Amino acid sequence: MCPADAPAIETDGLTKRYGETTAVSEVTMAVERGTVYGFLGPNGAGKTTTMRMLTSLTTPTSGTARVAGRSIDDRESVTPHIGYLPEEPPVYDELTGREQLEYAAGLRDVPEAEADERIDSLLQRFDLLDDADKRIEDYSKGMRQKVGVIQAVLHEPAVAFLDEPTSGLDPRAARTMRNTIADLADREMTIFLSTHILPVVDDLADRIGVLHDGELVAEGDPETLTSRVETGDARSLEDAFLEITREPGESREDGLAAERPAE
Ligand SMILES: Nc1ncnc2c1ncn2[C@@H]1O[C@H](COP(=O)(O)OP(=O)(O)OP(=O)(O)O)[C@@H](O)[C@H]1O
Repeated sequence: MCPADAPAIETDGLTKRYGETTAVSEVTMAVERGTVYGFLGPNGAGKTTTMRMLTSLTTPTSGTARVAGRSIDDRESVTPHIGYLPEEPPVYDELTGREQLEYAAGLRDVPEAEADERIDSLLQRFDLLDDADKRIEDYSKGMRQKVGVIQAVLHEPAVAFLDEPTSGLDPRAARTMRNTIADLADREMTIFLSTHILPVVDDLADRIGVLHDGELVAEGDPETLTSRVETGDARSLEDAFLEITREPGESREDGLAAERPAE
């Protein structure tokens, strides 16, 4: 668990460069415990790179970060306290859903009886119990996604990093996912939620950070961010996002280039 007074996530000047490309530039942020932090940004903004640094999967070029009170440089110390759902859920096709989850619980030292109970309860919640003993190679994209999410939170980490958790889910499953995220946050888990589906963030996030070209260009609660834009009656998080991440020369209305080159 986190030391009592430490934020769940704190970064200072976190930077990652790949050759000439600066994927993440001087990101400084703090995420309070038990909150949902919506992490937004256009394609290529640096969200995945940031999450890979915070989960100790890649090392920063410069800057520091602590997650659950531990330095991300100390992979062994930080890993037990975090869960990560990357864009492609890391699952083994040859295992059944249940075997995959038992394997994940074993890696995280969850006692067997406790693991079995949690696995059953989460499989049931995500309507996957009837398919739990089929091999993952026969699962749909949404079913794989459900297994990926369950394994990210099964060991009840202090901080869960979820990259597009509703990807591939049907509307009912997407709602279950939203309710599950809210329940986990109620139980003091911190959720770092990256998604392009803005209503999900609007619905769940206590605070939002917007990354653009690797820089954290805006932060605030959904209401504050939304009220930053003056676009008449129809103010929404989407309006705010488009405004904050607007490139020079883009029109306000649709995010498309205002002046197109002659055909
Ligand atoms: N391993 C890598 N080697 C070189 N460049 C990389 C690497 N990983 C990411 N980048 C570059 O870093 C930048 C940020 O990429 P990143 O995947 O973090 O963005 P993202 O915000 O997650 O995008 P998306 O919303 O499309 O998933 C991009 O310019 C990308 O090309």
